[in-house]
Amino acid sequence: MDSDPDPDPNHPVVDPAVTDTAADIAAMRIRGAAAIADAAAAALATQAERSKATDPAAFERDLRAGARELYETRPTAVSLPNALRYVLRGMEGETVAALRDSTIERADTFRTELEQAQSTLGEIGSNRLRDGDVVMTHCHSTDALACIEAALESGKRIEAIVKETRPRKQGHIMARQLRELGVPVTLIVDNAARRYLDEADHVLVGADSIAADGSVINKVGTSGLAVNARERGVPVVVAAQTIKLHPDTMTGHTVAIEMRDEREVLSMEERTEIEPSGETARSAAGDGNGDEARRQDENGLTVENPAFDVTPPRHIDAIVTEHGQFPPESIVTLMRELFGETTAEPWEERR
Ligand SMILES: O=C(COP(=O)(O)O)[C@H](O)[C@H](O)COP(=O)(O)O
Repeated sequence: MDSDPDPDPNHPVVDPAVTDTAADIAAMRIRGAAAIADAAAAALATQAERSKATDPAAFERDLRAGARELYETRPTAVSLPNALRYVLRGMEGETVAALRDSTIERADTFRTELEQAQSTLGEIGSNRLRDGDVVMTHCHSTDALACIEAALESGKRIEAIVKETRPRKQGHIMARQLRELGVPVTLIVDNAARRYLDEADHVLVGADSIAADGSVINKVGTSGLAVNARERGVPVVVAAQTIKLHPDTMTGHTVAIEMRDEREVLSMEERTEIEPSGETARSAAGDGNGDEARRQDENGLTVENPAFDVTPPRHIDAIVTEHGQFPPESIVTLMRELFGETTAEPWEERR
């Protein structure tokens, strides 16, 4: 049997646990902006713990490579690069042991603060909810749930109208977790939202990214819901820890919207029913915008499956963070305070 070739000493080694976490995020076995950030920080801690690097430069190279692998999984939730940036910035020391300890400690701090931020945010958000209020939700958001949970803990009765959230039905996860809290839930299909807004006192959603102008990027369907809610006079509240603030947007960058596989919307079988003579199914996933698939399929059947959309600040009443609640237009001030003006990717920095 051939023996393994000597590993290239300049080639970074990514721990299989990091690769597994990256695969779980890409396949949405780990999903939701807060959970993704938490899992990414935990993966970097594991990478630090298990790295076999014998010199500091190799250790840093391994960590950066792991971070890059995690970063490339899903493009929209900024909590992911924010988490990676935070952990890598805490990687300090002149020896492998010191680098290892500081990275693990930084990842632990990040995870603890993430949990703390969510509970503080929940307290703040719960103050908006009154006894007997009905909340309409979209997708599954742990930040939104934290507000409801804190309201329940303070003795308020809350009911929920939960949008199913096609195509992946994250509304079912929301409904299950609300029921675990004892909240009466009415589950509706997405198309029924406008009708049921008459019975809602608040729309309460989470966020994957918040841009400097106060736009909220969240599960596709949020923007339509917000427009309808505004028309009906139902306040729209976004529950989002500051890890969801997108610092790059301060310098005019826009947030990439993930385009997912068409089979989440239409099975191969359904495609054939629509177009029996048809082209083979094409996937818009992977290239970030699906342009290639669109062009190739110009005369055939195209399925678009954006995972997120952008709600402009004028349709949002408040963004609730662990630092208080803000009108969306003023969120840039908080963003500057927390992130400064620099947004370089940590794995591009040379120390
Ligand atoms: O849009 C989604 C999840 O989308 P997906 O299911 O595609 O990951 C959630 O509303 C935000 O991530 C906020 O979640 P949380 O408040 O838990 O961070």
